[in-house]
Amino acid sequence: MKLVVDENMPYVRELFADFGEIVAVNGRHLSAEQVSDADVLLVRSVTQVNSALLAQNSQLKFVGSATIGTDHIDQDYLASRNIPFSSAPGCNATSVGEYVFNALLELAEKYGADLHDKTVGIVGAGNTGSAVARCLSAWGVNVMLCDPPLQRSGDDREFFPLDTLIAQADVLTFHVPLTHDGADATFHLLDAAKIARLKSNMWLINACRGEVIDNHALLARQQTQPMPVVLDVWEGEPQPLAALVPLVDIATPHIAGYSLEGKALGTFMLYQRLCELLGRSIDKSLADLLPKAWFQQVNLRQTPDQAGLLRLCRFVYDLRDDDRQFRKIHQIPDGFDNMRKNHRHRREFSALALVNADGSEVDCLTKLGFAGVVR
Ligand SMILES: NC(=O)c1ccc[n+]([C@@H]2O[C@H](COP(=O)([O-])OP(=O)(O)OC[C@H]3O[C@@H](n4cnc5c(N)ncnc54)[C@H](O)[C@@H]3O)[C@@H](O)[C@H]2O)c1
Ligand SMILES: O=C(O)[C@H](O)[C@H](O)COP(=O)(O)O
Repeated sequence: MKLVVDENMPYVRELFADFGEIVAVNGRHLSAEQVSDADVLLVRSVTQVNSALLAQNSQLKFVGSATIGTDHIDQDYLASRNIPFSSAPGCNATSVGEYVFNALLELAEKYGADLHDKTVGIVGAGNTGSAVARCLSAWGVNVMLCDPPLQRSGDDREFFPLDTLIAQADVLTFHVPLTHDGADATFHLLDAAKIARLKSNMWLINACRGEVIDNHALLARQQTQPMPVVLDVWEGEPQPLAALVPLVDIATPHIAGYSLEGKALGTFMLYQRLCELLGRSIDKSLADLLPKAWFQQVNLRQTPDQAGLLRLCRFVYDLRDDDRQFRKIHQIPDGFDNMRKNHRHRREFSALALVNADGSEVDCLTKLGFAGVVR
């Protein structure tokens, strides 16, 4: 069996070597010829999987994407050819939640704000949006959710229209899939008209797909009436709108989901699915593959205040490093993809055990996802 796999997929050899020959490829530039004799194709979000890519292949038995997003996959085409497909829903949701939480702490420090005074509007309350909400609620920050499809499905959380979030929230953070059709289409969900209505002191975050926000309209807004903005995703990746980069507060190359845990779980979920499809037993475990973090333990004397929490979060992942590097490389050819390829996978909060001096549990930190008290 031949498995063509994206080269940026951690643990793919450890998990799939028993299945057959593994050929690692650059997912962005994958050609129809390279996949013509693949039995299994494992991709990430940079590979467009469609009739053009698969036209020369008549033996494909499985396509997997180790990502949450699926906008790069023509699922109708795969279904028309009876090729099973799986993605990895939720795999890096915790990573995105922690990225957004870190970003909010950074903005709070920069603008001298207390997050407890802010209401964060979360657009899209699925896996990543809920992970953001969990972090914020653990820290006692008020959230408002907007998710019309979930609201219609009877989800019993309280939801608000996007217009209400725009009018009432202090922060807007986007966590929707990129879709082009139907009443809930998200392409340019935040369009020029809505961008014009955002208050100047509103904070705007996009960690889902670049095309959800009209980047040219956002550029025009930042040039005239700037507001604090965090962008992890960009229209036109891997070439973001160069003029927009200096006008945002935190700029990163689509790495909100790049925790080691999140990326590894994406690969692992595909391993589980392929085992099921082929009737093989699942004899490997993710826990055995993940290394221990170098910073196993931190001793706390007291529950941190916001500044202390920021220091703790930076200890796990210092978002400013990625921001600084991104500003240097985003205009270099292949800079965006190279930074992603060579990204030092950060660990999630759960990799860090906290020990309280008096042995008691720091409840909010435990809820934030830190591993808690180790005795
Ligand atoms: N930056 C990154 O590294 C990164 C990482 C993971 C996921 N993502 C992106 O984030 C997206 C969301 O991920 P998720 O795990 O939360 O997905 P999910 O499917 O669990 O949740 C998405 C939610 O958005 C809602 N939604 C759809 N259309 C909407 C609209 N018009 N308005 C409001 N809500 C709407 C859906 O009902 C759903 O509940 C993914 O599709 C992916 O594109 C980015
Ligand atoms: O949809 C996702 O899961 C994320 O956007 C994912 O982390 C993107 O990373 P990539 O697949 O481009 O490596």
